[in-house]
Amino acid sequence: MKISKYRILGLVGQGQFGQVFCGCHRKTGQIFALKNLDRHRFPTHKFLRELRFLLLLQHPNIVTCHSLEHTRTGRYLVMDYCEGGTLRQLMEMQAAPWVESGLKLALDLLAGLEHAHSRGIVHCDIKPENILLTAKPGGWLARISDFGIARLSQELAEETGNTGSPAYMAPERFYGQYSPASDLYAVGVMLFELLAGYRPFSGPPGQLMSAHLNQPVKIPPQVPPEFHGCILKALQKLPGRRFHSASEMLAALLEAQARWLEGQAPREQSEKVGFSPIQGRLRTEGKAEGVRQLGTVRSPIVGIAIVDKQLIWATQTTLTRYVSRQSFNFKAPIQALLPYQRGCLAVTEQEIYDLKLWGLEATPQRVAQFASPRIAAVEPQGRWIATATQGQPLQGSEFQIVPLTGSRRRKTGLNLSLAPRQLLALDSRHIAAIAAVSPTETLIQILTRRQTSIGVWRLPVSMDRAILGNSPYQLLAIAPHPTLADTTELILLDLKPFRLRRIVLDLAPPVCVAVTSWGYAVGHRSGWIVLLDGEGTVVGRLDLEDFRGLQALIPYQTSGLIASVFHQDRGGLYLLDLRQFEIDLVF
Ligand SMILES: Nc1ncnc2c1ncn2[C@@H]1O[C@H](COP(=O)(O)OP(=O)(O)OP(=O)(O)O)[C@@H](O)[C@H]1O
Repeated sequence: MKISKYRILGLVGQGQFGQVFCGCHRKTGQIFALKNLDRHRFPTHKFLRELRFLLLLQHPNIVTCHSLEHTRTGRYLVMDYCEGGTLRQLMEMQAAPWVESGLKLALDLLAGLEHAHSRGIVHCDIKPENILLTAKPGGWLARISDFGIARLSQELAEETGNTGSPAYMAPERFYGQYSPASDLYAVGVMLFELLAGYRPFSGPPGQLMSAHLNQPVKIPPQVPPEFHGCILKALQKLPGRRFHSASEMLAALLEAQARWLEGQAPREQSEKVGFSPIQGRLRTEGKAEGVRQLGTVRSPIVGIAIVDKQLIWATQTTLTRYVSRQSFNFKAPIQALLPYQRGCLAVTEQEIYDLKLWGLEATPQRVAQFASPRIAAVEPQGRWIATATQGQPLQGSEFQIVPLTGSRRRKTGLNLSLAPRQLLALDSRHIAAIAAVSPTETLIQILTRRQTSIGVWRLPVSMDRAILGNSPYQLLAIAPHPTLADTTELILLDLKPFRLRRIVLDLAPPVCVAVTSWGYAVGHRSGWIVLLDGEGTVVGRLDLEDFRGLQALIPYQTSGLIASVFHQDRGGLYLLDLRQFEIDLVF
């Protein structure tokens, strides 16, 4: 049998009926979901019959199925890949009800259902696990997945007596009946859950069945009254009393949304961005104790690094070591400090210096020099640097690997069609080149150490500044929010498998980020520090008087952060111990 057309980037999930992989088309570099359905449970004839239905459904709010792929390792359905994961995962990240964005997703869902129902196809298993998310500027597009598969599994369930997901099942489904109205009931349960933060009925399956059949729905006060009518109509026990179609429910929901929006102006910022009350309660939590001390640095610190347990910092053109206070002046401004496992590089527009042996030698060692301005990234062990010429995105760029160890011979560069804004070395063999196509679109090209391109991904998000995340093949990018002023969006992008998360913070750009062993610390010049775990969930906020004028943050051991602060012409470096909530002035 032939080799697969897709290079597997990783396992994304395991459903009841098989595994789902993220795969990249070997020729085009486009990303797809490959769903491997168990051959015994889904014999090929049934599978092909369902494929007919799946191929019929072409709508922006439905996960499109492209083909069936037979390889040595199995039989896969090739589908659109949804990089945002499932609605369930999004709901779990959201600490509080999020009316506006939740509603948009419900409206997407109804548009997709209208398309399917009008073609006589009922989903039968609408639930947040089956709603997938695709990124679009400023938010998500909800897409229904598992059409056809849900129908097939329904048939299997009837054979085995094991029915779907009782929390979202309409009363008639418990008697084996279903119609488009059963899908609308499930949307009603989800709408309730999106707005209330929990489901209308809970408990073990038997209890759930009895609740769906007999228990009246009680809507809590946090659900805006404009939506009560829609929810109650969708959750009617008798299918005939519910909305007659998805489009009727969509129209009712749009009308309720318009009434709700009218009563909203001016809205609270926390409501606007879907923030939790904890995030909205500003400036009272975790106020660190400590005497306000002023540092002695006279110009802003642009970078901090720890090399061989030695703290080093860069002000405009000067590099200083903490212990010896030894300084070195460059001819041009320092653009970045690039740490690697046992050392660090200092990058100016046309030169790169290695700081590893600085201390034994009087000056840092120059390791590369270029004829024109370049951006650079260093391999994690410091074996090579990846560089690209700087320029306007459309001017293109020359990409080149410069070896730092062994033979120093450079290969002729590779021409890239877009000039990257940034390069990041992902591991000892791969580099991500990040280019801005437009203010809301980013291109990520994956290149190898051998100077070949292995894939190009276009994302509808802005990635102003990207850094390597705290797990392998993870990038964290920082950008202003495309629609909300005074708001910063963090994009957490996993490359293997491909997964995008967006975290909206009520901090005006610019912010600085430290990648720690436990997650991320995001700092703002107002003195705020927001702590996130590795998944991007906010776990704490600190308001630090001493950090007014915060400019850069780096991690220090497991629970410390070193911050550079520049305020009213005086700057300093501070050490913040997150366990003790103590701040020390370092310099
Ligand atoms: N098209 C897709 N794009 C991206 N991720 C997907 C896609 N389809 C599925 N996944 C991921 O794979 C996981 C498993 O999906 P799958 O549809 O097999 O099972 P499920 O919907 O979670 O459960 P069930 O088997 O009960 O339907 C999902 O949770 C989702 O994270």
